[in-house]
Amino acid sequence: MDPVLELEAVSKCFQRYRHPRDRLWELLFPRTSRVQTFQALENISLQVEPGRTIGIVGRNGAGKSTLLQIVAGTLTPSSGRVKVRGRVAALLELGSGFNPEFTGRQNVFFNGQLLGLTPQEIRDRFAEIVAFAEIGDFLDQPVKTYSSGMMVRLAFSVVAHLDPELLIVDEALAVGDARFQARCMKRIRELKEKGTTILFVSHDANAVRMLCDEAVLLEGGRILERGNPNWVLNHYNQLLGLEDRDNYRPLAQETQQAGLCYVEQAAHPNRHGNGRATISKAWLSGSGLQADKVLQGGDLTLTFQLQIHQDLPDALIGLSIRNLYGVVIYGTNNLQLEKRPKALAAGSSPELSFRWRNQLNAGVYTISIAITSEDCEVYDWIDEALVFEVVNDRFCEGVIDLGADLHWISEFSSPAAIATSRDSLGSTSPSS
Ligand SMILES: Nc1ncnc2c1ncn2[C@@H]1O[C@H](COP(=O)(O)OP(=O)(O)OP(=O)(O)O)[C@@H](O)[C@H]1O
Repeated sequence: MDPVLELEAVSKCFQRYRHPRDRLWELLFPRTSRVQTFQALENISLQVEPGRTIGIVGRNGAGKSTLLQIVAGTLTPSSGRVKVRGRVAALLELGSGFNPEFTGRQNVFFNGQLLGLTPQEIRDRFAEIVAFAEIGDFLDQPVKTYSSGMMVRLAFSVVAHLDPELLIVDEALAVGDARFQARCMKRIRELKEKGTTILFVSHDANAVRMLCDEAVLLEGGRILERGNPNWVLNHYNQLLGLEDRDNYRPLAQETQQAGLCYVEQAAHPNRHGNGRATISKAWLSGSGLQADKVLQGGDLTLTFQLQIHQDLPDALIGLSIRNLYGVVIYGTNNLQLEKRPKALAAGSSPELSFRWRNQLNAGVYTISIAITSEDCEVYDWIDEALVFEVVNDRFCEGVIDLGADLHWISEFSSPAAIATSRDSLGSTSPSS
Protein backbone atom coordinates (compact mmCIF):
# COMPACT_ATOMS: atom_id res chain seq x y z
CA MET A 1 0.00 0.00 0.00
CA ASP A 2 1.18 3.52 -0.76
CA PRO A 3 2.39 5.58 2.20
CA VAL A 4 -0.12 8.08 3.58
CA LEU A 5 2.68 10.58 4.05
CA GLU A 6 5.91 11.08 2.13
CA LEU A 7 8.42 13.78 2.97
CA GLU A 8 11.44 14.09 0.76
CA ALA A 9 14.37 16.26 1.81
CA VAL A 10 12.13 18.84 3.46
CA SER A 11 13.83 21.93 4.89
CA LYS A 12 12.41 25.06 6.41
CA CYS A 13 14.19 28.34 7.00
CA PHE A 14 12.82 31.28 8.95
CA GLN A 15 14.09 34.81 8.77
CA ARG A 16 14.56 36.31 12.18
CA TYR A 17 16.25 39.21 13.97
CA ARG A 18 18.60 38.63 16.84
CA HIS A 19 17.41 41.79 18.65
CA PRO A 20 14.21 43.83 18.21
CA ARG A 21 16.41 46.87 17.61
CA ASP A 22 17.75 45.20 14.46
CA ARG A 23 14.33 45.51 12.92
CA LEU A 24 14.35 49.27 13.62
CA TRP A 25 17.87 49.51 12.23
CA GLU A 26 16.70 47.93 9.01
CA LEU A 27 13.84 50.41 8.73
CA LEU A 28 16.25 53.31 9.16
CA PHE A 29 18.93 51.87 6.88
CA PRO A 30 17.09 49.66 4.39
CA ARG A 31 20.26 48.66 2.54
CA THR A 32 21.90 47.10 5.56
CA SER A 33 19.81 44.07 6.42
CA ARG A 34 20.33 42.55 9.86
CA VAL A 35 17.96 39.66 9.31
CA GLN A 36 19.35 36.21 9.97
CA THR A 37 18.30 32.97 8.39
CA PHE A 38 17.44 30.25 10.83
CA GLN A 39 17.11 26.66 9.71
CA ALA A 40 14.27 25.08 11.68
CA LEU A 41 14.19 21.86 9.63
CA GLU A 42 16.95 20.34 7.61
CA ASN A 43 16.60 17.65 5.02
CA ILE A 44 13.78 15.67 6.59
CA SER A 45 12.76 12.51 4.74
CA LEU A 46 10.03 10.36 6.18
CA GLN A 47 7.46 7.89 4.89
CA VAL A 48 4.49 6.82 6.97
CA GLU A 49 2.55 3.71 6.03
CA PRO A 50 -1.25 3.57 6.43
CA GLY A 51 -2.52 2.71 9.89
CA ARG A 52 0.73 3.49 11.70
CA THR A 53 0.88 5.69 14.79
CA ILE A 54 4.10 7.64 14.85
CA GLY A 55 5.26 9.52 17.92
CA ILE A 56 7.30 12.65 17.30
CA VAL A 57 9.52 13.57 20.22
CA GLY A 58 12.26 16.11 20.71
CA ARG A 59 13.33 18.85 23.04
CA ASN A 60 11.85 22.34 22.96
CA GLY A 61 12.69 24.03 19.70
CA ALA A 62 13.64 20.76 17.96
CA GLY A 63 11.27 21.50 15.08
CA LYS A 64 8.26 19.29 15.90
CA SER A 65 5.58 21.94 15.39
CA THR A 66 7.25 23.24 12.25
CA LEU A 67 7.31 19.73 10.81
CA LEU A 68 3.69 19.08 11.64
CA GLN A 69 2.54 22.42 10.28
CA ILE A 70 4.24 21.55 7.01
CA VAL A 71 2.48 18.18 6.93
CA ALA A 72 -0.84 19.86 7.77
CA GLY A 73 -0.28 22.35 4.95
CA THR A 74 -0.38 25.47 7.12
CA LEU A 75 3.30 26.18 6.43
CA THR A 76 5.17 25.72 3.16
CA PRO A 77 8.63 24.15 3.17
CA SER A 78 11.57 26.20 1.90
CA SER A 79 12.65 23.18 -0.12
CA GLY A 80 11.76 19.55 -0.52
CA ARG A 81 8.59 17.68 -1.34
CA VAL A 82 5.55 16.79 0.78
CA LYS A 83 2.95 14.31 -0.38
CA VAL A 84 -0.12 13.40 1.67
CA ARG A 85 -2.65 10.85 0.44
CA GLY A 86 -6.11 11.58 1.84
CA ARG A 87 -7.59 14.02 4.30
CA VAL A 88 -5.39 15.51 7.01
CA ALA A 89 -6.90 16.83 10.22
CA ALA A 90 -4.62 18.57 12.67
CA LEU A 91 -4.90 19.78 16.23
CA LEU A 92 -1.84 21.95 16.34
CA GLU A 93 -2.40 25.46 17.49
CA LEU A 94 -5.22 26.46 19.75
CA GLY A 95 -7.93 28.09 17.68
CA SER A 96 -6.16 27.59 14.37
CA GLY A 97 -8.66 26.54 11.74
CA PHE A 98 -11.45 28.37 13.57
CA ASN A 99 -12.85 31.67 12.41
CA PRO A 100 -13.33 33.63 15.64
CA GLU A 101 -16.34 35.52 14.29
CA PHE A 102 -18.22 32.33 13.36
CA THR A 103 -20.22 30.34 15.87
CA GLY A 104 -19.07 26.90 16.97
CA ARG A 105 -21.75 25.37 14.72
CA GLN A 106 -20.57 27.35 11.69
CA ASN A 107 -16.96 26.45 12.41
CA VAL A 108 -17.77 22.75 12.50
CA PHE A 109 -19.22 23.01 8.97
CA PHE A 110 -16.42 25.30 7.84
CA ASN A 111 -13.75 22.86 9.03
CA GLY A 112 -15.58 19.86 7.65
CA GLN A 113 -15.74 21.46 4.24
CA LEU A 114 -12.06 22.37 4.39
CA LEU A 115 -11.42 18.68 4.94
CA GLY A 116 -13.41 17.90 1.82
CA LEU A 117 -16.58 16.54 3.43
CA THR A 118 -19.99 17.28 1.91
CA PRO A 119 -22.53 19.19 4.04
CA GLN A 120 -24.52 15.94 4.38
CA GLU A 121 -21.43 14.06 5.64
CA ILE A 122 -20.87 16.78 8.22
CA ARG A 123 -24.53 16.71 9.27
CA ASP A 124 -24.23 12.93 9.78
CA ARG A 125 -21.39 13.46 12.26
CA PHE A 126 -22.62 16.69 13.80
CA ALA A 127 -24.46 15.21 16.81
CA GLU A 128 -21.40 13.14 17.75
CA ILE A 129 -19.08 16.15 17.46
CA VAL A 130 -21.31 18.30 19.65
CA ALA A 131 -21.84 15.57 22.24
CA PHE A 132 -18.10 15.01 22.57
CA ALA A 133 -17.26 18.72 22.83
CA GLU A 134 -19.76 19.32 25.66
CA ILE A 135 -19.98 23.06 25.07
CA GLY A 136 -23.74 23.29 25.53
CA ASP A 137 -25.41 26.51 24.41
CA PHE A 138 -22.08 28.00 23.41
CA LEU A 139 -22.42 26.07 20.17
CA ASP A 140 -24.33 29.02 18.74
CA GLN A 141 -22.03 31.70 20.16
CA PRO A 142 -19.05 33.13 18.24
CA VAL A 143 -15.88 31.16 18.94
CA LYS A 144 -14.15 34.35 20.13
CA THR A 145 -16.31 34.17 23.27
CA TYR A 146 -15.04 30.65 24.16
CA SER A 147 -12.68 29.86 27.00
CA SER A 148 -9.50 28.09 25.91
CA GLY A 149 -10.89 24.86 27.39
CA MET A 150 -14.05 25.10 25.29
CA MET A 151 -12.03 25.92 22.21
CA VAL A 152 -9.82 22.89 22.64
CA ARG A 153 -12.79 20.60 23.29
CA LEU A 154 -14.51 21.71 20.11
CA ALA A 155 -11.29 21.67 18.06
CA PHE A 156 -10.40 18.17 19.22
CA SER A 157 -13.92 16.93 18.64
CA VAL A 158 -13.95 18.27 15.08
CA VAL A 159 -10.62 16.76 14.05
CA ALA A 160 -11.36 13.47 15.75
CA HIS A 161 -14.79 12.93 14.21
CA LEU A 162 -14.29 13.88 10.57
CA ASP A 163 -12.66 10.58 9.64
CA PRO A 164 -9.32 11.89 8.41
CA GLU A 165 -6.85 9.53 6.79
CA LEU A 166 -4.08 11.31 8.69
CA LEU A 167 -4.65 12.73 12.16
CA ILE A 168 -2.07 15.03 13.68
CA VAL A 169 -2.34 15.67 17.39
CA ASP A 170 -0.14 17.76 19.59
CA GLU A 171 -0.70 16.13 22.94
CA ALA A 172 -0.01 19.40 24.72
CA LEU A 173 -3.29 20.67 23.30
CA ALA A 174 -5.38 17.65 24.08
CA VAL A 175 -5.24 18.50 27.75
CA GLY A 176 -7.73 19.98 30.09
CA ASP A 177 -9.19 18.31 33.09
CA ALA A 178 -8.47 14.65 33.74
CA ARG A 179 -11.84 13.56 32.37
CA PHE A 180 -11.28 15.35 29.07
CA GLN A 181 -7.78 13.90 28.75
CA ALA A 182 -9.21 10.44 29.28
CA ARG A 183 -11.87 11.00 26.61
CA CYS A 184 -9.33 12.41 24.13
CA MET A 185 -7.00 9.49 24.57
CA LYS A 186 -9.87 7.03 24.29
CA ARG A 187 -10.93 8.62 21.01
CA ILE A 188 -7.35 8.56 19.69
CA ARG A 189 -7.14 4.87 20.58
CA GLU A 190 -10.44 4.20 18.78
CA LEU A 191 -9.19 5.98 15.66
CA LYS A 192 -5.97 3.99 15.83
CA GLU A 193 -7.96 0.76 16.06
CA LYS A 194 -10.02 1.87 13.03
CA GLY A 195 -6.81 2.16 11.04
CA THR A 196 -6.34 5.95 11.01
CA THR A 197 -2.73 7.00 10.49
CA ILE A 198 -1.67 9.22 13.37
CA LEU A 199 1.20 11.60 14.01
CA PHE A 200 1.35 12.19 17.73
CA VAL A 201 3.60 14.85 19.22
CA SER A 202 4.40 14.53 22.85
CA HIS A 203 6.96 15.40 25.48
CA ASP A 204 5.79 12.42 27.49
CA ALA A 205 7.92 9.37 26.80
CA ASN A 206 5.41 7.02 28.42
CA ALA A 207 2.63 8.31 26.19
CA VAL A 208 4.65 7.59 23.06
CA ARG A 209 5.81 4.21 24.33
CA MET A 210 2.28 3.05 24.98
CA LEU A 211 0.45 4.54 22.01
CA CYS A 212 2.87 4.53 19.12
CA ASP A 213 4.13 1.85 16.76
CA GLU A 214 7.21 3.90 15.98
CA ALA A 215 8.89 7.05 17.20
CA VAL A 216 10.88 9.78 15.50
CA LEU A 217 13.36 11.85 17.49
CA LEU A 218 14.00 15.37 16.22
CA GLU A 219 16.95 17.41 17.39
CA GLY A 220 18.07 20.72 15.93
CA GLY A 221 15.71 20.35 12.97
CA ARG A 222 17.00 16.93 11.91
CA ILE A 223 15.83 13.37 12.40
CA LEU A 224 18.24 11.89 14.88
CA GLU A 225 16.54 8.54 15.24
CA ARG A 226 13.55 6.65 13.94
CA GLY A 227 12.32 3.23 14.96
CA ASN A 228 11.09 1.19 17.87
CA PRO A 229 9.65 3.59 20.50
CA ASN A 230 11.69 2.07 23.33
CA TRP A 231 14.91 2.48 21.48
CA VAL A 232 14.16 6.03 20.34
CA LEU A 233 12.89 7.11 23.74
CA ASN A 234 16.00 5.88 25.48
CA HIS A 235 17.92 8.20 23.24
CA TYR A 236 15.46 11.03 23.93
CA ASN A 237 15.84 10.53 27.68
CA GLN A 238 19.60 10.77 27.28
CA LEU A 239 19.14 14.09 25.51
CA LEU A 240 16.91 15.35 28.25
CA GLY A 241 19.58 14.33 30.72
CA LEU A 242 19.35 16.16 33.99
CA GLU A 243 17.32 18.98 32.44
CA ASP A 244 14.06 17.40 33.55
CA ARG A 245 15.26 16.55 36.99
CA ASP A 246 16.33 20.13 37.53
CA ASN A 247 12.85 21.25 36.64
CA TYR A 248 11.23 18.77 38.95
CA ARG A 249 9.73 20.35 42.04
CA PRO A 250 8.34 18.25 44.86
CA LEU A 251 4.83 18.95 45.98
CA ALA A 252 4.11 21.31 48.77
CA GLN A 253 3.12 19.60 51.97
CA GLU A 254 -0.25 21.27 52.35
CA THR A 255 -1.80 18.60 50.23
CA GLN A 256 -3.31 16.04 52.56
CA GLN A 257 -6.68 14.51 53.31
CA ALA A 258 -9.45 15.89 51.25
CA GLY A 259 -12.03 13.48 49.93
CA LEU A 260 -13.05 12.69 46.43
CA CYS A 261 -16.26 11.30 45.25
CA TYR A 262 -17.92 10.30 42.04
CA VAL A 263 -21.64 9.80 42.04
CA GLU A 264 -24.38 8.41 39.87
CA GLN A 265 -23.50 7.59 36.29
CA ALA A 266 -27.10 7.14 35.16
CA ALA A 267 -26.72 8.07 31.50
CA HIS A 268 -23.10 7.24 30.93
CA PRO A 269 -22.23 6.95 27.22
CA ASN A 270 -20.07 3.86 27.78
CA ARG A 271 -22.69 1.88 29.63
CA HIS A 272 -24.30 -1.39 28.62
CA GLY A 273 -26.02 -4.40 30.18
CA ASN A 274 -29.41 -6.11 30.47
CA GLY A 275 -30.36 -4.23 33.65
CA ARG A 276 -31.11 -7.25 35.90
CA ALA A 277 -28.89 -5.41 38.38
CA THR A 278 -27.49 -1.90 38.09
CA ILE A 279 -24.75 0.13 39.69
CA SER A 280 -26.63 3.04 41.18
CA LYS A 281 -23.56 4.79 42.56
CA ALA A 282 -19.82 4.31 42.63
CA TRP A 283 -17.33 6.59 44.26
CA LEU A 284 -13.69 6.76 45.07
CA SER A 285 -12.35 8.11 48.31
CA GLY A 286 -8.91 8.52 49.80
CA SER A 287 -6.24 11.14 50.34
CA GLY A 288 -7.00 13.69 47.70
CA LEU A 289 -5.83 17.08 46.58
CA GLN A 290 -8.80 18.36 44.65
CA ALA A 291 -11.96 16.81 43.31
CA ASP A 292 -10.26 14.35 40.98
CA LYS A 293 -6.65 14.29 42.19
CA VAL A 294 -5.24 11.73 44.59
CA LEU A 295 -1.86 11.39 46.20
CA GLN A 296 0.41 8.48 45.43
CA GLY A 297 0.97 6.22 48.39
CA GLY A 298 -2.32 6.67 50.25
CA ASP A 299 -5.21 4.23 50.55
CA LEU A 300 -8.00 4.37 47.98
CA THR A 301 -11.47 2.97 48.44
CA LEU A 302 -13.93 2.36 45.63
CA THR A 303 -17.45 1.90 46.92
CA PHE A 304 -20.35 0.51 44.89
CA GLN A 305 -24.05 0.82 45.58
CA LEU A 306 -25.98 -1.76 43.63
CA GLN A 307 -29.64 -2.15 42.87
CA ILE A 308 -30.85 -5.71 42.31
CA HIS A 309 -33.90 -5.71 40.04
CA GLN A 310 -34.40 -9.49 39.66
CA ASP A 311 -33.36 -12.43 41.87
CA LEU A 312 -29.83 -13.34 40.79
CA PRO A 313 -28.18 -16.72 41.23
CA ASP A 314 -24.74 -15.15 41.49
CA ALA A 315 -22.86 -11.96 40.77
CA LEU A 316 -19.39 -10.93 39.83
CA ILE A 317 -18.60 -7.34 40.73
CA GLY A 318 -15.33 -5.96 39.52
CA LEU A 319 -13.14 -3.08 38.53
CA SER A 320 -10.41 -2.47 36.01
CA ILE A 321 -7.93 0.39 36.22
CA ARG A 322 -6.45 1.60 32.95
CA ASN A 323 -4.06 4.34 32.06
CA LEU A 324 -4.77 6.84 29.28
CA TYR A 325 -3.30 4.55 26.67
CA GLY A 326 -5.73 1.75 27.44
CA VAL A 327 -3.23 -0.46 29.26
CA VAL A 328 -4.91 -2.35 32.08
CA ILE A 329 -2.87 -1.65 35.19
CA TYR A 330 -4.94 -3.68 37.62
CA GLY A 331 -8.24 -5.48 37.73
CA THR A 332 -10.01 -7.59 40.28
CA ASN A 333 -13.46 -8.76 41.34
CA ASN A 334 -15.25 -10.27 44.28
CA LEU A 335 -14.67 -13.85 43.04
CA GLN A 336 -10.94 -13.39 42.67
CA LEU A 337 -10.99 -12.00 46.19
CA GLU A 338 -13.12 -14.98 47.34
CA LYS A 339 -16.04 -12.88 48.54
CA ARG A 340 -19.23 -14.38 47.14
CA PRO A 341 -22.44 -12.50 48.06
CA LYS A 342 -24.86 -14.40 50.33
CA ALA A 343 -28.08 -13.52 48.52
CA LEU A 344 -29.05 -11.20 45.71
CA ALA A 345 -32.80 -10.85 46.01
CA ALA A 346 -34.88 -8.53 43.83
CA GLY A 347 -35.38 -5.18 45.53
CA SER A 348 -32.21 -5.31 47.62
CA SER A 349 -29.49 -2.61 47.45
CA PRO A 350 -26.19 -4.12 48.52
CA GLU A 351 -23.14 -1.96 49.03
CA LEU A 352 -19.52 -3.08 48.88
CA SER A 353 -16.12 -1.51 48.68
CA PHE A 354 -12.68 -2.39 47.35
CA ARG A 355 -9.70 -0.91 49.12
CA TRP A 356 -6.09 -0.82 47.97
CA ARG A 357 -2.84 1.03 48.45
CA ASN A 358 -2.35 3.53 45.65
CA GLN A 359 0.99 2.65 44.11
CA LEU A 360 0.24 4.26 40.75
CA ASN A 361 2.74 6.77 39.50
CA ALA A 362 1.73 10.29 38.48
CA GLY A 363 -0.77 10.33 35.60
CA VAL A 364 -4.42 10.08 34.67
CA TYR A 365 -6.26 6.79 35.13
CA THR A 366 -9.75 5.49 34.55
CA ILE A 367 -11.74 2.82 36.38
CA SER A 368 -14.25 0.65 34.56
CA ILE A 369 -16.80 -1.04 36.79
CA ALA A 370 -19.21 -3.88 36.20
CA ILE A 371 -21.65 -6.35 37.67
CA THR A 372 -22.12 -9.54 35.65
CA SER A 373 -23.08 -13.15 36.30
CA GLU A 374 -20.29 -15.66 36.95
CA ASP A 375 -20.64 -16.84 33.35
CA CYS A 376 -20.41 -13.31 31.99
CA GLU A 377 -24.02 -12.25 31.43
CA VAL A 378 -23.59 -8.50 31.68
CA TYR A 379 -26.08 -6.89 34.09
CA ASP A 380 -24.43 -3.46 34.10
CA TRP A 381 -21.06 -2.38 32.79
CA ILE A 382 -19.72 1.18 32.77
CA ASP A 383 -16.54 1.55 30.82
CA GLU A 384 -14.18 4.22 32.13
CA ALA A 385 -16.79 5.31 34.66
CA LEU A 386 -14.41 7.14 36.95
CA VAL A 387 -11.43 9.29 36.06
CA PHE A 388 -8.78 10.40 38.50
CA GLU A 389 -5.31 11.82 38.47
CA VAL A 390 -2.48 10.63 40.67
CA VAL A 391 0.00 13.21 41.92
CA ASN A 392 3.36 11.91 43.07
CA ASP A 393 5.73 13.78 45.35
CA ARG A 394 8.71 11.80 44.15
CA PHE A 395 9.92 11.60 40.60
CA CYS A 396 10.15 8.10 39.22
CA GLU A 397 9.64 6.44 35.88
CA GLY A 398 6.88 4.12 34.73
CA VAL A 399 3.31 3.44 35.66
CA ILE A 400 3.84 2.09 39.17
CA ASP A 401 5.85 3.63 41.95
CA LEU A 402 7.32 0.61 43.70
CA GLY A 403 8.89 2.89 46.30
CA ALA A 404 12.33 1.32 45.99
CA ASP A 405 14.76 1.67 48.84
CA LEU A 406 18.52 2.10 48.41
CA HIS A 407 21.38 0.96 50.61
CA TRP A 408 24.91 1.96 49.77
CA ILE A 409 27.28 -0.98 49.80
CA SER A 410 30.29 0.28 47.89
CA GLU A 411 30.81 3.34 50.06
CA PHE A 412 32.74 1.04 52.37
CA SER A 413 36.33 1.09 51.26
CA SER A 414 37.85 -2.21 52.37
CA PRO A 415 36.64 -5.66 51.27
CA ALA A 416 36.32 -6.62 54.94
CA ALA A 417 34.01 -3.64 55.56
CA ILE A 418 31.91 -4.59 52.52
CA ALA A 419 31.56 -8.14 53.83
CA THR A 420 30.54 -6.83 57.24
CA SER A 421 27.99 -4.46 55.76
CA ARG A 422 26.51 -7.27 53.61
CA ASP A 423 26.21 -9.45 56.67
CA SER A 424 24.48 -6.72 58.61
CA LEU A 425 22.02 -6.08 55.71
CA GLY A 426 21.45 -9.82 55.33
CA SER A 427 22.01 -9.52 51.55
CA THR A 428 23.70 -11.93 49.18
CA SER A 429 25.62 -11.03 46.07
CA PRO A 430 24.09 -12.04 42.70
CA SER A 431 26.80 -14.67 42.20
CA SER A 432 26.45 -16.33 45.57
N1 LIG B 1 7.66 31.77 12.51
C1 LIG B 1 8.89 31.59 12.99
N2 LIG B 1 9.84 32.52 12.84
C2 LIG B 1 11.10 32.34 13.32
N3 LIG B 1 11.51 31.24 13.97
C3 LIG B 1 10.59 30.27 14.16
C4 LIG B 1 9.25 30.40 13.69
N4 LIG B 1 8.58 29.25 14.05
C5 LIG B 1 9.46 28.48 14.70
N5 LIG B 1 10.65 29.07 14.76
C6 LIG B 1 11.86 28.51 15.38
O1 LIG B 1 12.08 27.22 14.84
C7 LIG B 1 12.56 26.33 15.86
C8 LIG B 1 11.69 25.12 15.91
O2 LIG B 1 10.44 25.52 16.46
P1 LIG B 1 9.25 24.50 16.71
O3 LIG B 1 8.13 25.31 17.27
O4 LIG B 1 9.00 23.73 15.48
O5 LIG B 1 9.89 23.56 17.82
P2 LIG B 1 9.17 22.46 18.73
O6 LIG B 1 10.02 21.24 18.67
O7 LIG B 1 7.75 22.32 18.32
O8 LIG B 1 9.28 23.12 20.16
P3 LIG B 1 8.29 23.00 21.44
O9 LIG B 1 8.44 21.62 21.96
O10 LIG B 1 8.87 24.01 22.38
O11 LIG B 1 6.92 23.34 20.98
C9 LIG B 1 12.60 27.13 17.15
O12 LIG B 1 13.91 27.56 17.38
C10 LIG B 1 11.69 28.30 16.87
O13 LIG B 1 12.11 29.44 17.58
